[in-house]
Amino acid sequence: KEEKVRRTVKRVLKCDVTQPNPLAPLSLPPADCLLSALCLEGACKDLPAYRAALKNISSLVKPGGRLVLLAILEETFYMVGQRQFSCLYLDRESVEESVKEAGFDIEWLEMSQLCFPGTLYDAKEACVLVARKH
Ligand SMILES: C[S@@+](CC[C@H](N)C(=O)[O-])C[C@H]1O[C@@H](n2cnc3c(N)ncnc32)[C@H](O)[C@@H]1O
Repeated sequence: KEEKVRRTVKRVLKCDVTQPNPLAPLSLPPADCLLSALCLEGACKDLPAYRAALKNISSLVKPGGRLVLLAILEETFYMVGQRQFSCLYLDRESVEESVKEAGFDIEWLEMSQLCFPGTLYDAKEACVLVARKH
């Protein structure tokens, strides 16, 4: 599986979702599909920043293209080794509204309960959605 991923990935680019063009100074043709997993809630300090980040990454997707978003809900921190990172506390409604406001129609959404030990993170749920840009 790892071999297949390595063969498929053509380039690795720097990305900053807080910037209007997250790939600046590069400018790429808009994509058919954008996957964001466990990123925005770590990168954004508050809900306005989260909304802005979704608009920023929306600019990378072509009209009719899809966003696949994995968001962690009700989390304030997560651990990587001994380091603790803060996380924006989100609820499902805020995620859905922000995705719609960024120009997407949500086509599919699934919630799942998280039950890992509370010392690694304090999230309650995860939300995975597929949305189409209009
Ligand atoms: C919890 S990790 C998730 C990593 C990976 N997406 C995964 O699912 O395993 C959060 C990631 O967000 C990235 N990140 C933090 N601030 C960012 C920003 N402003 N723009 C883009 N990515 C950012 C971090 O570098 C880190 O890789």
